[in-house]
Amino acid sequence: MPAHSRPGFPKAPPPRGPNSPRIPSFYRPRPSATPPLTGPRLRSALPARKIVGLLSELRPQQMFLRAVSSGLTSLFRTPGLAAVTAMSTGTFVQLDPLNYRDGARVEPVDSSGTEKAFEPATGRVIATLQCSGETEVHLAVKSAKAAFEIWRKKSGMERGQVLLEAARLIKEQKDAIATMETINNGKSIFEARLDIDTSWQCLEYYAGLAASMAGEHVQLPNGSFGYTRREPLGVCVGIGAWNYPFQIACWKSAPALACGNAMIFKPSPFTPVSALLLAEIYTKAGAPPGLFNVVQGGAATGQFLCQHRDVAKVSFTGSVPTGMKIMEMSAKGIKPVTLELGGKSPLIIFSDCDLEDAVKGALVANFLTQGQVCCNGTRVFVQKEIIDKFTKEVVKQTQNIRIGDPLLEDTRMGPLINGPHLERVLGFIKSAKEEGATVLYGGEPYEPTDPKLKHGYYMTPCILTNCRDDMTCVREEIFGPVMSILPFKTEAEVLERANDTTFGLAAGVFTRDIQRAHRVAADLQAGTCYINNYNVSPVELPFGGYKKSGEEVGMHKPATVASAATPVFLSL
Ligand SMILES: NC(=O)c1ccc[n+]([C@@H]2O[C@H](COP(=O)([O-])OP(=O)(O)OC[C@H]3O[C@@H](n4cnc5c(N)ncnc54)[C@H](O)[C@@H]3O)[C@@H](O)[C@H]2O)c1
Ligand SMILES: O=CCc1c[nH]cn1
Repeated sequence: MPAHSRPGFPKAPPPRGPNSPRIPSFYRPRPSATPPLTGPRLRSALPARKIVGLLSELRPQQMFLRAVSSGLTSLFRTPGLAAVTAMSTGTFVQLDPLNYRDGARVEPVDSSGTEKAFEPATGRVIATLQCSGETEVHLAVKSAKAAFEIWRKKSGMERGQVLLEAARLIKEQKDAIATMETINNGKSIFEARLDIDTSWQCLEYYAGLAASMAGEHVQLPNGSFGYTRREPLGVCVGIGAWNYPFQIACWKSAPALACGNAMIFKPSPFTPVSALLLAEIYTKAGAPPGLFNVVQGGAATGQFLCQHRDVAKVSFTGSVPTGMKIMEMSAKGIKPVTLELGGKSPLIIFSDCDLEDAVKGALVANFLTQGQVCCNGTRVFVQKEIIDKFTKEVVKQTQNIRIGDPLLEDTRMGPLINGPHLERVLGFIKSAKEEGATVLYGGEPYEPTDPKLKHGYYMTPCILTNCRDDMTCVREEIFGPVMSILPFKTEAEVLERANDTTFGLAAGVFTRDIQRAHRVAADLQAGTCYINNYNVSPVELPFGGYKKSGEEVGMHKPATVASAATPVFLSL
């Protein structure tokens, strides 16, 4: 009987089978008496017992939130974060230190400059962060090394218990964390809540794996035997992008911690706030102080981290140009690196599709998080027979997407991350027009009627037609709400065009022909291929890329998500 179905067994993550596809590469398979064996074999076992008693060791949380609009200063504590959920757009200011070291928020001891973080909905500054200098980075590494010495000696089961408790705390504080994410990132609260769900699911998943990661026993001649051990690497660095701040921090830390490593996480300077909530949660869940440290800053801080001699691995999410620099720095230190980079993914819509679903799929593939999603399917190839019908419907639905205050329940599109990025996206639309594309809808700056949103970074979602494969808007990652529609005739033709890119993060196919769906998915050079859906990222599946979209260990493990559900619908 599987452990989780035993009577009286606490609610636990689902068991994972052997050769689970997301076995993280935060482990060093270490040969003992025999040469290393390849191909990890994991048995499923669940660290499902809840930790009772860890809560008594909690440090008091300190989070100062000032309600600017009312002129009042209030002090709230993070447990429950009740005050945050009650906040409205235009009221939040972060006054607490934004670094986290040895289990507490700290100001960095040295700084390489300051950065301002904004509330994209209003254009207000919500935090000014000190970019950590070399000494602060060194202190963070030192603290993480000390925590690693404690953590690496724990059993997988013990590590899983801490992760499970952290997952429970995230779930408990979901609305508050989502509110914070919306305030700092601009994505709608509707989406932010989905992100927080995938975040705690990620921790639960790795909690489930932690106890079952084991080496191998190898029988040798004449009664001899050898065995391999799986050992953590040490202090790992996570560097994140701004589009999924909390989720990325979880995606990076959960596998690292499950395997026995410590992590120093550097969020994007645009979204410094929510990683601190995760740090506090890990501490509260029983992680030793220093196990998950946060340092703030931009490129310089990132470089100090990557170049530190005591950092064993770098896991990076961000753009291709930065990914190249990270790989170069890591190569110099002979450090393993995981790169999760950008994309320009194709979405292929065959004439036999369920048109209603395909339209929803195209919306979700292009306009989630204001189009600022790495795996978005922005090259929408539509078979000629249905292109007019599809285009008409997709425009109609796009017009219905509610843009505005991201904290309102019925908003589906908030602002872009900041002013320069909005200008960059509008620049792509301008050059698309110059190159001969037609703007069928949107692509303009947008000013919501609410006066407090006047200085926010809003634009209308954009649909381009008359596009050619060689146009800039079709070749380059725009990272904004811009869909390019491209006609095609045959399967062979569209496959060739879809794969004609330097990226390879994701792809999608809409068709009722099941054989074609899997044939096309297999031939698409993409880390993930969605069938009759888009932008669902189950934690059980790998999330990697072909070509410049980045890769884990130099081999392809493409995932196909054949979804039985209909795509999330963005228009109301
Ligand atoms: N594949 C994925 O899973 C995934 C997920 C989210 C975002 N992305 C990609 O991220 C990009 C957008 O994010 P971004 O604008 O934050 O990317 P970015 O490359 O500008 O920055 C990413 C992070 O790297 C840091 N950084 C910048 N220069 C550095 C340097 N020289 N050394 C060390 N660190 C440095 C930044 O401060 C930030 O924390 C898009 O291309 C998007 O597709 C990919
Ligand atoms: O930007 C991409 C990160 C992602 C994709 N799906 C969920 N998160």
